[in-house]
Amino acid sequence: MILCSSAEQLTCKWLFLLTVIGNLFLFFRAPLPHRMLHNLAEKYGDLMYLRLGFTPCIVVSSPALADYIHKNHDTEFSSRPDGLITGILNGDSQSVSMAKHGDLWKTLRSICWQILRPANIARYETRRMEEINIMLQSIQIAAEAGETVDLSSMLYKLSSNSMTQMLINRRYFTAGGNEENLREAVIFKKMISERLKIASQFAIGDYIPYLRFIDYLFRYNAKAQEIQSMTMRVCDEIMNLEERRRRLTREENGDAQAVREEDFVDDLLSIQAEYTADNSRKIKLTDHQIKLLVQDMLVAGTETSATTVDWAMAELLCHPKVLQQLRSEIVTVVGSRSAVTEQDTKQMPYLNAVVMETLRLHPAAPLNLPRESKGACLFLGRYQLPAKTRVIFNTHSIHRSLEAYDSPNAFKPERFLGVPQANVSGSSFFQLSPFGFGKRVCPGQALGTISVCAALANLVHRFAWSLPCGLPPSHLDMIESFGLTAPRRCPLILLPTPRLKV
Ligand code: HEM
Repeated sequence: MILCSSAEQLTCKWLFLLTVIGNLFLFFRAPLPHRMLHNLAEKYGDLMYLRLGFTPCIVVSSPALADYIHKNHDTEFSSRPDGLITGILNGDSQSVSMAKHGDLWKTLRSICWQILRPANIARYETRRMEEINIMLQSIQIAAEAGETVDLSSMLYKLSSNSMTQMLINRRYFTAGGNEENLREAVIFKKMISERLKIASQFAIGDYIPYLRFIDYLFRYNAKAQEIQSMTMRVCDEIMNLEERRRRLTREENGDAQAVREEDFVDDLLSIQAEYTADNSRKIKLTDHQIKLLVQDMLVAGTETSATTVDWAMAELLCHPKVLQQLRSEIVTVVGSRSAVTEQDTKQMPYLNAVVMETLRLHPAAPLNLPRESKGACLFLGRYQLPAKTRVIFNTHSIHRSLEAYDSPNAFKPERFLGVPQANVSGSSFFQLSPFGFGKRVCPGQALGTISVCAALANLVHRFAWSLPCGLPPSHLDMIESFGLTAPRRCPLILLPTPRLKV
């Protein structure tokens, strides 16, 4: 194992000679790699150097170091590493989330900001609220019948339906709709589950290129290719870009019969038309890139938000006083109304603090997304890091910094009272960076936060919650699992009781 007990030891050359795959074995044995790295950081310091096979890697575990990197190496460390499976699943790393730092990524990224800017997401508030209402109605039915609900699964469906409603003006996770929609729903869900399966495979050749043949023996490349082709076919069928383009042109020409879908894909087609007309732009927006952008937003925006609300509900059950205080705040703002709107949540500082504290203790991406250095660079003024050094930001550790927080393992929303949401923008206040930071910071932060706040406030306002069979909250399993995100490892099965007359 190659570790430094302090930054001073980073260049201990002899350590490089230690076994090639030793550090990788650490990960094989660790179902929760962020916790394993956190334990190592407590022993060896907030900067560690590992060799993952042939890949040099640094692990950053403190807000101070994150701050240092942001100020001194943001551009250098803003690239993403190559990966056999992730590369294929992201259209040869052409998607915004996996593209290397460069002109293509900058263009896609600015398009993402345009789509996800607060003014644009506000246009879709009604659709998001509709989805919350549908969820509340099914909980109400269960509550009146005295039945439990699988809240984790409901939150996943809510998040997924909200995203597809905004992206492609469709919902796939409830019964109903016409025949065509049902068929679409089946292929859509199959595509999502197949992607999740292949994305969780570990390709050893990414770290030890001589062993790439093992990945080929397992046919990871072929399977990923099949699934990516299927994704693109599904996108073709569902989005029907040609038909939409025709409709948009007719609408521009004053045809009142041509009704827009009013969704992100239509927004993207308008941007595409603008880019095509602008001769000064070297990079245009292709249909393929539109599909990858939709794919990216769907993958990045669904599980992250659902997982966060799930954790918040679990923490609130374990902390009844916090739950009570939150409820009082909601009642103060909404009065006798049963629905809490997104606008209402903006007047709820305690709700904001609860969400921030949840994101601190349970960041949806505890190891952030992988980054790598573009070229060789001098780190901390002393250490020469080679090009393509993997940079792991251990958000789980950063959020438990003893310098930044008293009792860092305790759930105490009060610590964030008075801290505005804007602070979590990834350019200051690194002790809380659930959305990553710097140039690569999550562009969906505003949408993610408002969706989480609205879902949580409504769940708390409308129902009282308890564990089934009168079990005390101490029975709740508060350990996460590790995958694309870090949800609780057991589904949240709860008994709702209606609080309001609706
Ligand atoms: C609670 C909700 C969310 C959390 C906790 C979250 C977290 C993150 C994190 C940690 C990253 C990596 C940033 C980095 O490398 O420094 C990221 C990237 C990204 N997120 Fe989010 N996210 C959330 C919601 C969303 C939503 C709703 C969308 C869009 C609909 C979205 C779209 C993206 C995209 C496109 C990237 C890649 C950015 C790039 O590589 O340039 N996220 N997110």
